[in-house]
Amino acid sequence: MTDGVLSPTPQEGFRSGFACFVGRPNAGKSTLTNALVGRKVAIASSKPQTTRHAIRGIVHRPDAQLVLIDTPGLHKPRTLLGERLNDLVRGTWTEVDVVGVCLPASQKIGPGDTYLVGEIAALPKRPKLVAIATKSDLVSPDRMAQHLLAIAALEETLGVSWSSIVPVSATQGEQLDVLADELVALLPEGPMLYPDGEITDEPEETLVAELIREAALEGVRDELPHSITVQVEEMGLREGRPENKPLLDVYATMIVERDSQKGIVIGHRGSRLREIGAASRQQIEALLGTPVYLDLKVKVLKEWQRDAKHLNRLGF
Ligand SMILES: Nc1nc2c(ncn2[C@@H]2O[C@H](COP(=O)(O)OP(=O)(O)OP(=O)(O)O)[C@@H](O)[C@H]2O)c(=O)[nH]1
Repeated sequence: MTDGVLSPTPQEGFRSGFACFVGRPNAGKSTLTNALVGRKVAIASSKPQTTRHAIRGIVHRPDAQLVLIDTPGLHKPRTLLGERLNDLVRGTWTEVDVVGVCLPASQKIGPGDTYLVGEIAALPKRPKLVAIATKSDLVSPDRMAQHLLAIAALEETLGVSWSSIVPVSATQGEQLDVLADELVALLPEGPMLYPDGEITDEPEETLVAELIREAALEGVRDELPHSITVQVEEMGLREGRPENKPLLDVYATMIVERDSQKGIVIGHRGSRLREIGAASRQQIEALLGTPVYLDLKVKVLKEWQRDAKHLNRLGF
């Protein structure tokens, strides 16, 4: 198969379809998506609820194409943004072929997990379910055995049925193949959905905005993550450059809710802003393979998370 060309008649037995990972915040969904796809497409961070878009990663195999949709964690909505995120998650569950429920081995199954699995059990059109015991590298075999039993017990208490239960470590690359096999086995037979080699159908602007947001979240106080969003205003190759020395201009704005947050993001004499710029520029260059000129601004949009007009404009 050639790069970028859809095969009109895939081999017999070829499978294709959609899967998404769900789980409480910080369960390891984004990291798992990236590990399976083999490149950074969804942002992962140590702070909960950093994923906002249903970013897709695509796993290409000789026998299958698995399209992964990364959803935000389901949580008690406190703002209009929160409600919209929850709707997005539930909507995704009914559209995919398989849902992988991520249950981190490093934590006991708790009310957050049972709430989530209960919500899936209550869906009228229930997807096939695979339970994934994430972060297996963090626990002993004994603890893992306990965890797997607790996961199996959810079948009875919550009325779900696992197609399989798979322990994985996304960071150590353990059992990723096994998980991919299990997910692929649950897809219907069908043609390739995306050209070979494509890893995501998110526009580059969205990926760039996510990388900047990720850099902005590094080492800031806990209340800030929910308040930052990034917009790429303009992006394009600079004209008049020699062909072997391209430069990509990126004009982006970080949007926060309050003046005090603007101060945090900018830092003492602009030091934080410079750090964010340098870190995200490096990531964008790695993603797109071109040197980048990044113009990064900060803007306050008061209470944007609660304002329907702002949310619509920002694409939520
Ligand atoms: N040790 C270990 N850490 C992991 C593993 N997978 C993820 N993590 C860490 O767990 C944290 C959360 O991972 P994410 O992938 O961002 O989790 P998420 O479920 O996408 O989080 P939200 O976007 O908040 O819903 C990060 O610090 C990851 O590095 C793993 O297999 N092993």
